[in-house]
Amino acid sequence: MSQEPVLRMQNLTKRIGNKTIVDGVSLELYPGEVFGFLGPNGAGKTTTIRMLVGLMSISEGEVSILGTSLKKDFEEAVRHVGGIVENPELYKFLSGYQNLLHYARMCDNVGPERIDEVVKLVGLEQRIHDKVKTYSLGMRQRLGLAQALLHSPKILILDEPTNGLDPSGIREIRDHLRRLAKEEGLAVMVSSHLLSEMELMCDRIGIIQQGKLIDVKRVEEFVGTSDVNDRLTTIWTVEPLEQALEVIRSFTELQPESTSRGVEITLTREQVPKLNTRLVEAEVRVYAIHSLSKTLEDKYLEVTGGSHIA
Ligand SMILES: Nc1ncnc2c1ncn2[C@@H]1O[C@H](COP(=O)(O)OP(=O)(O)OP(=O)(O)O)[C@@H](O)[C@H]1O
Repeated sequence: MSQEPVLRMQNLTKRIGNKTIVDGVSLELYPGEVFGFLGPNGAGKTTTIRMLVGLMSISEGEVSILGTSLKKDFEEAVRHVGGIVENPELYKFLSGYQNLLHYARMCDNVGPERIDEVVKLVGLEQRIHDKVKTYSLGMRQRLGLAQALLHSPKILILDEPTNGLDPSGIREIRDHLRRLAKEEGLAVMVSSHLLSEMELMCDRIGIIQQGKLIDVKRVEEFVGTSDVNDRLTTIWTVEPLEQALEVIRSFTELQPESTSRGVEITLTREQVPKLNTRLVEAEVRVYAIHSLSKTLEDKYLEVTGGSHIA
């Protein structure tokens, strides 16, 4: 990437007693990207994030935010960071707006216009004057997000932002985070162990295990197959079925499996159009061919050697 990173970690390390909890993590985050920090329980995600937002001291290494070292000029560096690390502290008997007003007083130069702006950014216009106790968990998370955005940070760091949300709440947060990155140019870092979530939300993913960052890739590199010799699981919607199975058996030694979704067969990429031609020549009607790419979960288990996901 050609842009300057918003956040740079170099050899970030945390030791507590004789235990190394975060072990030499180096990583850069760029404007406009959603970065997923993925790892099993106890891998060191929260500890890393706590160091990044200044809730915990750094044992070794450097963190700089927009070029300012967190160690050397903490105030200036964290000015650009918005974070939700624990559950957002909200006053439930006040309205969403009153909560934001309260936090705005603690920031420099945050006036009513900025409050209106962040309310819009998280889509809470309709309910902002209702009491927080009437909000769904998803709306509370969005209010927490609005609070974290008040001082116009350049980077948002969120620890497990979708934890405890139902599918529609997860979707709301995901859509808002993606919009903040794409439209407002924020760098967004989220930690999670919800793999399917990360796949939909993030541009890049870093896997952390036992305190070490063991892999960083773009999501499509994690899930995609590109080599013609890569094997794909393909699902064929074909009629008539018996005739199709006969053609497939004569084409490959691997046994096709007839499932409710269609005929499932593992092929190399190159074989897919060839089999299609054979089927069409045999006057089998081919309605659809789907390929099931490896899920992020498969890849994750491959990379971590089968470490369990929470
Ligand atoms: N203050 C502390 N003192 C001693 N050990 C700690 C402390 N804080 C965290 N740890 C240990 O460090 C390891 C990493 O914890 P951390 O909370 O960063 O993991 P995590 O990746 O966020 O896990 P989870 O998904 O469970 O939240 C764990 O083994 C934890 O027990």
